[in-house]
Amino acid sequence: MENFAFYNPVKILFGKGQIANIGAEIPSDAKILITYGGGSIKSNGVYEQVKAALAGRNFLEFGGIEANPHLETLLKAVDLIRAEGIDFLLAVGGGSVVDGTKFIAAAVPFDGDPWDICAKQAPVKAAIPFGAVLTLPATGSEMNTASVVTKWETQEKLFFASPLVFPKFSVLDPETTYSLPIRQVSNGIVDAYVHVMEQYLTYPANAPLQDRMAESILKTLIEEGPKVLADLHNYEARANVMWCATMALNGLIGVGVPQDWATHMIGHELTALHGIDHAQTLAIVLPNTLTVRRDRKRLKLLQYADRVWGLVDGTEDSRIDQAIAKTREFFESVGVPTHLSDYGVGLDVIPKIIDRFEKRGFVALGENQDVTPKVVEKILVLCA
Ligand SMILES: NC(=O)c1ccc[n+]([C@@H]2O[C@H](COP(=O)([O-])OP(=O)(O)OC[C@H]3O[C@@H](n4cnc5c(N)ncnc54)[C@H](O)[C@@H]3O)[C@@H](O)[C@H]2O)c1
Repeated sequence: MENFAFYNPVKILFGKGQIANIGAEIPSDAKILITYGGGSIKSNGVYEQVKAALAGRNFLEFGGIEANPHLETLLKAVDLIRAEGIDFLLAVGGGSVVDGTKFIAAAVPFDGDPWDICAKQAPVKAAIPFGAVLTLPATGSEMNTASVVTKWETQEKLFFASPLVFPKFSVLDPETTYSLPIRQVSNGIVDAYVHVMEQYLTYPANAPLQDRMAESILKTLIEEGPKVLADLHNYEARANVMWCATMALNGLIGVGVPQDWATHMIGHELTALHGIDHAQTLAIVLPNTLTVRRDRKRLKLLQYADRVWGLVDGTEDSRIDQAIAKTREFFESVGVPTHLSDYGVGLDVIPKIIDRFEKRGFVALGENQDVTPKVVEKILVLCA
């Protein structure tokens, strides 16, 4: 196992009715800005619960944060916060609202062009404190330091991470997810699954505990995901998927082990260029990342085949083939298509992505830093 430091201070309030308890988590004299997205919180009762929990408190609202939050919108919130002297943010929504709020929190005290936080990885030295009420289990953003922001003007989707943007608390009430469109439920299952794979499906690092935690999350998603889709008001299944998504990317399973993330980096370009949902891009790319990099990932692919899919018969190569096929089938079975053609995108996207990577000076991705632009090309050709 590699050395590591693990720190995660996010307080989780899990379960039905927990929104009522947020008042106690926010300083009583805070001037609060509630941030949210397209307005689903106003039709599913979440907004009313938040307002009731903050009764008598000093708060303003900022709505309209898009899926794949746009820099241009977030900067409007930054102006509002500076003008109004806001000192606490409350993100109410999915990963995009939470990510966007993290960016806003870091941008308000930032000296210079806030886009540099993502584009130049400029250090974040301060951030406004914030909490989250999560309405879409998928990203893990509610319990991690990462944020992904899209600059609409240039169609760039870039990330930053800082311990200063850990939420102070996050509410995970599975009932808030009942109103999700099925596509987003499916996306959430796949997103959480691929987050685990990015941290697990690399090479052995003598970290059996992390491996077994990762395998447990994968198996739980395989069992519970379809239950949610079969009965959209199955509270227990919703709760299990929600907790899986948080545990998939709160840092715990990734400590002391190599991590990949090539699938995510390629996927971000597909979203930026073609607007394909984040999880859909992962479903397209991951099976092919595993295929192209099967030699470097061989030992973990065999472990994954055995422990997650129960594949123990046949040659090593056939078990690996089957494990990759099972992964693809699982994504398809929960309703997320796995080919670029399913989204009307052709292979002409490949040179654009390679060109972007090269212009950004990226040399190689992946746990061995050997996913060069040439390897990315091989992966994308298989995505057709
Ligand atoms: N910070 C991280 O660690 C991390 C990890 C993975 C992905 N991301 C990023 O997160 C973003 C995706 O977030 P997401 O998958 O949570 O989706 P999202 O937040 O973009 O939401 C998707 C859609 O669902 C709607 N929605 C959300 N909750 C709802 C509810 N309860 N009822 C009805 N509609 C609802 C939203 O309004 C939106 O239209 C992407 O930009 C992705 O790159 C971040």
